[in-house]
Amino acid sequence: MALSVDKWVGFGSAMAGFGLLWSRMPEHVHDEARYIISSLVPMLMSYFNPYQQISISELDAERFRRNEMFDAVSIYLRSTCLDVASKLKAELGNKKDDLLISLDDNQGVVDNFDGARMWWRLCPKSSKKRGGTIISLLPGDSDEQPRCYRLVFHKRHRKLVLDSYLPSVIRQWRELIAKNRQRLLFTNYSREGKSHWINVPYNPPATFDMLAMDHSKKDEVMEDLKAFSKAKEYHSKVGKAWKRGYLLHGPPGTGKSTMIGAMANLLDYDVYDLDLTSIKDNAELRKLFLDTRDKSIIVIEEIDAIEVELTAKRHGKEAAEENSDKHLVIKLSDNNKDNGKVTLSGLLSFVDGLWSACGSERIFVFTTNHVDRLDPTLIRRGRMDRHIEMSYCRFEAFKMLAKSYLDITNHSLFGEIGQLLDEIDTTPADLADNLMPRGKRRREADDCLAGLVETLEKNKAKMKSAAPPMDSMEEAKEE
Ligand SMILES: Nc1ncnc2c1ncn2[C@@H]1O[C@H](COP(=O)(O)OP(=O)(O)OP(=O)(O)O)[C@@H](O)[C@H]1O
Repeated sequence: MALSVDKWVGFGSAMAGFGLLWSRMPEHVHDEARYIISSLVPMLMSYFNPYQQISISELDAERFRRNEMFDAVSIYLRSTCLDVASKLKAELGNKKDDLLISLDDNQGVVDNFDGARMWWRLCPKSSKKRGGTIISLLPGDSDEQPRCYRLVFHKRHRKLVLDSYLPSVIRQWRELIAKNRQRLLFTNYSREGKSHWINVPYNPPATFDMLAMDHSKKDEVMEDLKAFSKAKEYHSKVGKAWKRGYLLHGPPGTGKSTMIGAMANLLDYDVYDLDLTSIKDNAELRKLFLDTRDKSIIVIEEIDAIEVELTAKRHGKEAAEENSDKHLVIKLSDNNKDNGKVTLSGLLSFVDGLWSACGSERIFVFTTNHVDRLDPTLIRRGRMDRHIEMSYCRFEAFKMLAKSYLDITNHSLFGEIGQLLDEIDTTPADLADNLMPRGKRRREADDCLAGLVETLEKNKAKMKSAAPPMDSMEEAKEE
């Protein structure tokens, strides 16, 4: 619509009058007017703008954990609209030679859903800092805005987007990850004072079938694990977080790590191998925990290597009487004094405090060679629901090893071996070592078992010569 000359002249005079009025106004009125104009402009713009926008950031609002919706969109776009994009990125995925193509920064694509057009764009990381220095007291806050997807659509499709389109993105993402799931092994590392997880594909060879241990104990563990994985409703009914704790204890080489692999195989869970020595403090421990996925086993190996130091924090005698509050510190035994800032209470809240209820279907596994050295608080029932003793190999467990390694269920030397295993404590790791093929040639069962008998006889002789003679023991007892 073109304006007539008269109207332009009128508009010009009105603007000149407004300019004169503005110059005569006191300064504080200017500020207020500026404030009103600056708040009105976006409102007016959004009123006239027929489009709406939704941002999906890579990290959640507190920058504490990854926003899964971002992953959902990445995977959805990868599977539906990459054909039309000109700028793409290529990476190697977790599966061998699996090429992952995704949108490059600032690349936009269009998707159609029920006749509505959706414009997607991947916005790169950007700096929040403009001008002066910002000092933030919020945990995890930084000057960097994380990457985000921006979805733009017409206002009239708002209901369609919120009620159907985005839920369908989530649904397709869940279906795809269920189909292409690759089990992962995570471990934590520290960079610039912050802890992160890194992962590798995880396909442990161990299964419960090949695990040499008491049959009934093994069946019990398997039943327990299967029941746990199906107990979602039970946990919500009784108001318990859906998690379970296992303490695996026993001498080195009795199969504690092997059992973790077998658990992961049985349940198809990821494994998080938590290295406490590289964690700065409890807040970092919590952050790592929040970054773990559901359906996972969180492992702390050799927890006995963590020396639990109990120091009563007392301010004078009276305070001690009034306040029996104890300050527990886990001092990590790597002699690096600057590291050990994770406290026992931090670890306990990780395992079964308030924070442990975030997420579900998680199994905590602690392993130790010295169960007697652990603080009872850490492993009490309810926290570590099952204590499983992995013990030396006796005849029954040996038969399982012979089946896995030599494919035999009986042999003329079995009787002798069984007797020797009753007399000397031998770990499954030692036995497995004797049953392994040497060199290129696969050894016959006869050779292997004869060699094993020889080794066990030698160990028996060594054990006898190391033990004090009976007479001196009797004397010592009498004294
Ligand atoms: N119970 C078992 N059944 C089958 N194989 C076993 C068993 N225990 C040990 N082995 C064999 O011994 C090797 C070492 O065992 P593993 O690392 O699981 O023992 P561990 O108890 O975790 O030892 P450590 O306390 O030193 O970490 C395994 O790779 C496996 O081949």
